[in-house]
Amino acid sequence: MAEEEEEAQQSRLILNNFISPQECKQLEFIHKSSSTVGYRPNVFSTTLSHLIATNSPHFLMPFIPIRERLKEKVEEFFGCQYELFVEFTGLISWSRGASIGWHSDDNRPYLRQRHFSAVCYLNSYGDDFSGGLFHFQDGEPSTILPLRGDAVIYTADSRNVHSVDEIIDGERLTLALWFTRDSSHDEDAKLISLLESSLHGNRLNSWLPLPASSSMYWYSLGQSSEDQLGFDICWARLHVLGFDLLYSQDESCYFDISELLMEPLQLARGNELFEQEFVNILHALQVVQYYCSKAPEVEATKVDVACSKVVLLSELQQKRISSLKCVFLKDAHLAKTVFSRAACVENMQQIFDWRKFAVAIAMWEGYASELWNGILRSLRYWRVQHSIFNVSFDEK
Ligand SMILES: O=C(O)CCC(=O)C(=O)O
Ligand SMILES: [Fe+2]
Repeated sequence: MAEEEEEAQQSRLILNNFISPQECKQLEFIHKSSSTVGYRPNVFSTTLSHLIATNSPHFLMPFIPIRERLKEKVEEFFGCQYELFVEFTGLISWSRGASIGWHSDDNRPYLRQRHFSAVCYLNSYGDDFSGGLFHFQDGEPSTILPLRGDAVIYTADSRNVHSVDEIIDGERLTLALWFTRDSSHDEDAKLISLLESSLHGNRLNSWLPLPASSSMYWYSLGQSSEDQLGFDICWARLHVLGFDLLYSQDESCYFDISELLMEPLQLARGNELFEQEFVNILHALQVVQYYCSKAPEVEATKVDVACSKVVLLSELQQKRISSLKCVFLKDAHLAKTVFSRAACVENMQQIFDWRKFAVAIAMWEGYASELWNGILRSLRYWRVQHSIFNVSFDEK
């Protein structure tokens, strides 16, 4: 084997089925209910600090074991046991038009601390998106087909110049991590301090999400101001799944109409209105994405109580729904092209049942409260160790 090729091979490793299908689904749920516009055009991202800032710190929990396993694997493969810190963890999805040309991951002065990279594929080429193949410029393997559960780890330096082909269709979802030897870039220390202030400030001990500034959710092809044609990401994700939003607050009360997104709302489908109120758009989106991610379990549950929570929309309510839709979904066609290939979309049109949806809400509450208790208990240990790790509470 040529020397260069050997060097390239030791600098990268493909891990098949590194992340279980359940873990992939859980991270997909988190991303689809929390993502903001990303760091480059047509890319959406969910960082751990953003989850904390939007009062969803408990969503860090599913990342912890994966992060830990991945760090151990990177340390073992590159022979640097106990030397590494996680520098960044984030979910990134790439929609139509997104791509990245040849680069190494440490190629900017402010990225020099990145020593190793890990990209985990949470959905699959072919099934969930087209385009988006990963290529290394030199050595083998030269092309990677992103498949759900697989991960690729590589040194972040010029031995691993790589690129991602343009996404043609669908939403390509990854979990990306960078590792460093430099403790001053340890993500854990920053996250622990953010968690402390967020959980300390949360007097109601509530796990209901709080949206960030509306500009963080505004998608437009030009990626700039809110006046441009585009859409609110949360609104669009609900729209492609067939939901409409009804706000009881009169929009004329607002100087800046985007403040409405912080207000309570109800969900509707066709001419039906679900009576339960959600505290804000993120709350509604979380519940809907949870329903999607748990569709098989929810479908299997028996509901024999008649659903009294649904009423018919009045004409006035229908008008209000349409007029707000024009504000937050200025380009509904674009929203469909960006998000409508989600696995759940077709299913939802055929089999939607509000009674099952009500079951999903109860399941979501149980899920969220369990994660919330988990983060409260874990934080005590993380604080002492100055490190985020999987605390096992099994043995009492
Ligand atoms: O998503 C991928 O396959 C790689 C992404 C990448 O190269 C980067 O974000 O630097
Ligand atoms: Fe990269």
